[in-house]
Amino acid sequence: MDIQIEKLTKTYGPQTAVNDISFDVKTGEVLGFLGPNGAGKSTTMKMITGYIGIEKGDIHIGGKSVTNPSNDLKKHIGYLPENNPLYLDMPVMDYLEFCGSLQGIDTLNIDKRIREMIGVCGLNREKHKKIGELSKGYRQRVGLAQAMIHDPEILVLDEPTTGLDPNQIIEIRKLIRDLGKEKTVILSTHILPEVEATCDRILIINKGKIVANGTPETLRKQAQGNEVLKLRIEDGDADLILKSLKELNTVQSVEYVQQNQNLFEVQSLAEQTSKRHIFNLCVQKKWVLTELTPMETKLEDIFRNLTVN
Ligand SMILES: Nc1ncnc2c1ncn2[C@@H]1O[C@H](COP(=O)(O)OP(=O)(O)OP(=O)(O)O)[C@@H](O)[C@H]1O
Repeated sequence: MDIQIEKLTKTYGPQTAVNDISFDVKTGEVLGFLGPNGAGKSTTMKMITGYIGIEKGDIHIGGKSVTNPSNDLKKHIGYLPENNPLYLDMPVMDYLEFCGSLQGIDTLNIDKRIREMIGVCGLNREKHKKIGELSKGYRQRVGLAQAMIHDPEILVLDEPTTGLDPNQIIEIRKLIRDLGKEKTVILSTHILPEVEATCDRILIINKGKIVANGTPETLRKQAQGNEVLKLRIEDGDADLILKSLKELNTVQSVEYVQQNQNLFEVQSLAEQTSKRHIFNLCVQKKWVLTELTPMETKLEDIFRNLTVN
């Protein structure tokens, strides 16, 4: 089920939390929603899931507007809210049964779905405990299980891996990736490697506005600008190598990374690559090129550039 967000706006008193944003999410896509604290991620997710009303703009899910109550779209959506509200006095199994029945799962299937979710979310050892007795990570797993219990076509997950241990993080990321092959998934996170590991596309929001929208590679390319290469060239005098690299007609600048290690950083001119020229230079001078690494812009740097102001 595709989601289309059109000119969505939400204000709280004088503050505009979400400011005229538009984007699409397609079936079979995992969209990573990034942004600093207070950027408007949770507010957007709450509007998509119908948890809060829309003030301006519209959201279409499978072509139908969420503003029309007769469309009854909530059954297609699984939602893990940011603070993962749970009934602490209920045992895990009872809670999942309750959530399943609220979602309209029939009694024949409910036990099967609960067993599946207990397995998928690693809750087997804790399934008879009251939720209030569970550790933070296990509560998060219960929140994920309730979001998925009715096998929804759309999953909206607000910081799904918060509080999970490293093993479970890897399992949940894999699960999200697998689910994302068939479903529509939107997840918010502050963990940037998580976005790279899980998401097909990244949306960065800052102060209620979208400031970036694309695959990690596209965002890198946009931020990267000129080619930057890290080189180690051995069997030659460092100063002579530096001078010769500077003379290449594709090179804009050359700096030492570590002079005594013959390590250099070469920046090429716009739209140019220097790899072949560097290789040929080394052959001609009988120097040995032992390292040539393209330097990629880190997602952290892209995020900081777009959101620090
Ligand atoms: N119920 C509310 N009443 C007043 N202001 C609110 C309310 N909910 C959110 N806000 C404000 O709207 C802005 C966006 O909040 P939101 O929770 O959407 O941000 P977020 O991107 O999810 O942040 P975080 O990463 O910290 O969870 C914030 O400045 C917040 O204080």
